[in-house]
Amino acid sequence: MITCEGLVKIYKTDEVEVVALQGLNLTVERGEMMAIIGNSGSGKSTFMNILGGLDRPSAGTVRVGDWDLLKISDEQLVEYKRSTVGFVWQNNARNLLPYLTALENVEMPMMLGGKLDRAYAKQLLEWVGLKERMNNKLHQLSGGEQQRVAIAISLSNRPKLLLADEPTGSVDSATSDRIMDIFRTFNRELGVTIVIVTHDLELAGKVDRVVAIRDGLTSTEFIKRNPELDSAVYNTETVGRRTVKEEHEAYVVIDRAGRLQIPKEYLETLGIGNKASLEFDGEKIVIKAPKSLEGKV
Ligand SMILES: Nc1ncnc2c1ncn2[C@@H]1O[C@H](COP(=O)(O)OP(=O)(O)OP(=O)(O)O)[C@@H](O)[C@H]1O
Repeated sequence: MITCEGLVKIYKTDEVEVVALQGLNLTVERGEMMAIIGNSGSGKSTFMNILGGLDRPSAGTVRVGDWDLLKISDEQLVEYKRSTVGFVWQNNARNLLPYLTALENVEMPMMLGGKLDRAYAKQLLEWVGLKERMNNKLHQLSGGEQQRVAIAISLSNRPKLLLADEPTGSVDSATSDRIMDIFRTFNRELGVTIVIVTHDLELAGKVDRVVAIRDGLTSTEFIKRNPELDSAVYNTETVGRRTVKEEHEAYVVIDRAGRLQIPKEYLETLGIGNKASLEFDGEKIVIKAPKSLEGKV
């Protein structure tokens, strides 16, 4: 569904250039539900904005389905945003129309797209747990319920890719679990590919794969140990919330040129600067401080 190779994004402001993405590589399969984590400033939102067609890449390859987002024209970009991607942002509910019902709010983008499908609109509201409230006006719903209407709207035009940037940023843990379960329902029922940006490692335990971005590059991947196991089953009072570390296996990402990112704390502990000694014993590769430094750290 998504292929990125050597994706670069440079922001130019007056005299300063900021390299937000430094050659990011990432592939997301059709029907996958995955998360992106990373520190503030690591380039997560930049990446999501590029995938969503809100920002243009500077160089590299980025393909979503049949679309090449580096070469796409402005007219095609409008069509791409309308037909291929759906968005869930933290404050999505702000864009809803308060004097319309929940159902009318979900139907509105369908009407604008010329494809009203009431049965599907009702189905979406049922999936987000608002079956009984769909004929209530927006102002009669709580903030959390309004947010769920906004989540239903994100799929109203049947996008193939759903992008969620910190969708659970300002809610309590029970609500964020619920939102993740809604995403899982969408994913299972509609086969929609879902990419979620989050700071919350516990939430990341609810997805199949987590990719960590550091300094505008993918650094580590966590892949679910048992993808058949729906993590929702763990979400009970007795077992509690499981974390990405318990449920996923960690892998370091190696790019096509064979480069990998080694965590800074490992390098500091071993006193490795810009050179290391590399040994291959036929089974494993050992990275050590340069021979001249051995024993000095
Ligand atoms: N429009 C812009 N103009 C200039 N620099 C920008 C712009 N947008 C982002 N940047 C810079 O690009 C880098 C990556 O920012 P980005 O917002 O993608 O990070 P992030 O990982 O989403 O951070 P956060 O978790 O804090 O939202 C940062 O150094 C940021 O200052």
